[in-house]
Amino acid sequence: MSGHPRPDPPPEHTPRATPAPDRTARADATDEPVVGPGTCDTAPLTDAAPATDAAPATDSAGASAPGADRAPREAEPGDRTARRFRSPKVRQGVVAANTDGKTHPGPTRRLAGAARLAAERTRLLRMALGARPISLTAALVASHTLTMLWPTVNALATGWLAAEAAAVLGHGASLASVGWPLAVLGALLLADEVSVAFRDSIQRLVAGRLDGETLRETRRLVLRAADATLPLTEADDISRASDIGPTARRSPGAAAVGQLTLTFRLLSAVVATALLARFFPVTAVLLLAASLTARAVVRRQWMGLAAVSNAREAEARRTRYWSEISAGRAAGKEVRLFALGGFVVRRRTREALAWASDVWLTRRTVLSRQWITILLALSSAALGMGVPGLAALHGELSTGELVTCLVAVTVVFRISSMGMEAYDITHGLEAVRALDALRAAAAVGDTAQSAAEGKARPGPAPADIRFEGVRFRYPGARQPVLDGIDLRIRAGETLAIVGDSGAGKTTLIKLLTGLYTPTSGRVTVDGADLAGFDAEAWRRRIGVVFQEFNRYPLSLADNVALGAPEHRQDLDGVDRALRRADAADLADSLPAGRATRLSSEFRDGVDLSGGQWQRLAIARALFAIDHGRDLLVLDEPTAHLDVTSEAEFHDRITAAARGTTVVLISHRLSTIRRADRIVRIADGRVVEEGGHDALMAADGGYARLFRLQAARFGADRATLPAQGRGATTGQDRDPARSTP
Ligand SMILES: Nc1ncnc2c1ncn2[C@@H]1O[C@H](COP(=O)(O)OP(=O)(O)OP(=O)(O)O)[C@@H](O)[C@H]1O
Repeated sequence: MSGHPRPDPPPEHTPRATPAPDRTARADATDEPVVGPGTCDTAPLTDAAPATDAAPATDSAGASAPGADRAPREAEPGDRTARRFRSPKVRQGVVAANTDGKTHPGPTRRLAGAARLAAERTRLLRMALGARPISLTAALVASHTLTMLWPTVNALATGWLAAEAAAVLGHGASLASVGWPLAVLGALLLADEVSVAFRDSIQRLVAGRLDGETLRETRRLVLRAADATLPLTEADDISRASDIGPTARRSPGAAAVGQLTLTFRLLSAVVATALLARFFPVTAVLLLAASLTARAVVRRQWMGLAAVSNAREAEARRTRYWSEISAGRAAGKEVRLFALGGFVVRRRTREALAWASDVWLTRRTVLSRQWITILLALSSAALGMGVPGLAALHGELSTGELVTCLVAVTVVFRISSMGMEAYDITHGLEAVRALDALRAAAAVGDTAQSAAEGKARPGPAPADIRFEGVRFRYPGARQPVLDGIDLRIRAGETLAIVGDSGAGKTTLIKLLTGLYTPTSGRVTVDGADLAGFDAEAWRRRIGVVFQEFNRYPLSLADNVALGAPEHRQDLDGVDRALRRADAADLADSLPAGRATRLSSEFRDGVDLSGGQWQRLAIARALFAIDHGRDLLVLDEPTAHLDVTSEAEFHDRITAAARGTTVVLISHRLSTIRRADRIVRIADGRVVEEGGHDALMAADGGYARLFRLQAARFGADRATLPAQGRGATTGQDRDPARSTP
């Protein structure tokens, strides 16, 4: 009667087949001391943390920093959890909590909630019935139909057998008369076994297909979003919509097939009720109503647990993050060398406990209320068994009819238990809803996009780009990073951007490449607003080397060719780009040449040094330029290169990028001094602009910085202003470019 409460899985992925919900968190709880709010160091971890996750500022060692004693977070482990558990109000509220944290919804909200649930359930059903190929779905429906009718046919056959057996025993009828009902029962048993065996495999197939579709769409939405800030603000939804598949707990596919299973279970109970109603109509209806009520109570209790767990997605995500830091290869180096093991484990424990404390609390509350379901079960049993039993005692029911009724009662009764499908539905729906949220967020971008479709595609020639009063503020940040940038980037010029660390140079590049959209002001390309451009068409015009460039676990050739993936087969082009990026030797030195896989995670793979990776990233950008990109963006392109290579870099890139617009960011001013124009940004604005010589002569911030670097690194005195006039600058090539 009490259903099959399945404990909720921990934030880590656990195989669905063997859920071991609290083990991880509980192990942590014993391995590590529970940390109360007084020692909390829950500072935001990554830029992916949603704005609502604001947490007390702390020092890196984990001790509370000033301000750490501000209002505590919603549910810290330790004494706060204990307080919550002691409060009866909260104990009730937790079970009734919705995912949005509201407790005790009013009647209107309840109605709206029920309508939404019904709509979602119908949608799941449609998903299951719409899965392809149709033969698979048809087989699944056939199997469920058999399962639906089976209990009632079984009740009739069992009653028949009982009647024949009674005739044999009571009236000395021939033993052969039980042969037919036994044969029918045997056939039923066989059909059920075969159907169950096939149904399991078919269900897995259908669920797998539906999950695959959800994952594909999630990835497509995340990558397609015109504005790269989307993943930052939707981090939890992405996490929910991606927590899918055989080793994860949220499976829209399992939810859809679960809904199909549940529908047929309900139909099965209705059919059995109809059979019982032939003998006892009122009892049949009452029994069905009591069983459904019991199911609703059990479901509500245990699903509250799922809601609480879902509401703690941020903690679950951060727990995974800390697990990755402690066990992942990349992070492992620093963790070991700085002896951060204890710290990382404590942080992980804290996040896991923040997730788990509410879940544990809810589970205990649910368990303490099982008396309700026990009471309902006893009443249903008394009704279902008592009424036919009494009728048989009074001779109103034959033996066969009594057996038929009792078997029918157990079938109706069984619907009161909450099958595993209820968990599949609830958890899978979290992913479905998260995907909906991502779709809605992407649709906002699409509306702006489609409004401009057709009229705002970038032209074929190098473009004239302007920043017009551009302001940009990161979501959740108080101050704008860029606060009124006015800047022109002329077609074909090399523009260098300099500024202090954190001045907003990379942010400016992200606005230029359309990864972010300005908070106000606009970026124009040949006079047209970039915000109205087809984002993909614009990005196909750009070759870029970011500070944090990607290191793909693919072959060396692919790592270069991904600069223009539509030309992946152009291996001569790959070789050319490698040569120009001074990486041709690298290809020769690798075991399988340019086919070598660049990842030590693979048996046949190798890893490269930071400088070698950077040359590849440069080659990737050069490959992109060779295939039609006419805006080259280089954000700290020489950060990993040695001094000699850095000196060569500019010559190579200038030669390779002739006719291309180049935007170059570098802290090493020797790299950028030969740019056509240099702009310095500070306080969110352009504060200096001009050629190297002009800026040195102006003796402003750029000149001071340049002299400082020259003195510091023993730069050639001849590069200082008096001698520098001979250098090839933008002014030399085109005097008109000396000022914007
Ligand atoms: N995703 C983000 N969310 C919130 N703030 C951000 C994000 N990325 C950058 N910032 C903030 O924006 C400011 C500018 O960052 P940006 O990376 O543009 O600076 P930068 O000039 O390129 O710095 P550096 O020279 O050190 O690379 C910084 O104060 C940074 O903290």
